[in-house]
Amino acid sequence: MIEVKDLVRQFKTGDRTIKPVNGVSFELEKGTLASIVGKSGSGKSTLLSLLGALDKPTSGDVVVDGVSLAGLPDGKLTEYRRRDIGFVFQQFNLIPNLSAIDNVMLPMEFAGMRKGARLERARTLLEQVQLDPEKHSRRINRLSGGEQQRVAIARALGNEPKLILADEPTGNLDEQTGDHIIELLSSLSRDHNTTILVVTHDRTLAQKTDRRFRLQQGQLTEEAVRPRVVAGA
Ligand SMILES: Nc1ncnc2c1ncn2[C@@H]1O[C@H](COP(=O)(O)OP(=O)(O)OP(=O)(O)O)[C@@H](O)[C@H]1O
Repeated sequence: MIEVKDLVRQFKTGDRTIKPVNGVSFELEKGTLASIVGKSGSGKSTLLSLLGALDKPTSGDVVVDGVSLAGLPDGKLTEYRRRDIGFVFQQFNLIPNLSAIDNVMLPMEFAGMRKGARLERARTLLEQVQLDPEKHSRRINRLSGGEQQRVAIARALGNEPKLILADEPTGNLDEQTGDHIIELLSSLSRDHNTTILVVTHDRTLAQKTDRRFRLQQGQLTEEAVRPRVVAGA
């Protein structure tokens, strides 16, 4: 469970101060697929960086399974980032000269997993994201955008993170490939019981998430969830 408590991040440039995140609070249950929409510059990436401990808040806290990030020293924050968070970014952040499978294995190596175990797990994950087996050994720069995004998702799942943070995961993809990625994220949140938070401009993607938030003037509001139709009611 992720609890975000009154998070504030301010930036000072010259004599101007802006607060793209200005008192954001929410909770996400395990296994939830959630989305955040908002205008360009509204603070979505800033919020993701705070949740992933890539940046520190001006005030407020993020509590992950009862552990407060505000109370952790830098070394423990690095550990949290490596072990508990999976990042899926638009530019993929994969290493172009390494094969798909080597990219997926890399974070597992950092986490100290043995080679045999790494290889087996990376194969399984690439199968789960449905990357053609003959492409597992292919270099990243010889894969399509959609295939690279699958590899990025497999890599993010490597250490069974508590939370996957995805910044515009469909941003560089055509509509059909984007739809596959949406389905994939949706089934992963169910099957792995992983909490996934997606930042997107893509309305189709946002519509398919369990919970939908909008970031506006530093504040997060939740869009009303359509009432569930109860059979026989
Ligand atoms: N390190 C920084 N120093 C100063 N200002 C910053 C810094 N990082 C972000 N900002 C500002 O904070 C605001 C929010 O930026 P952010 O990147 O979080 O927006 P976003 O919603 O992710 O935008 P986009 O949809 O265009 O990616 C912007 O006005 C940006 O210029």
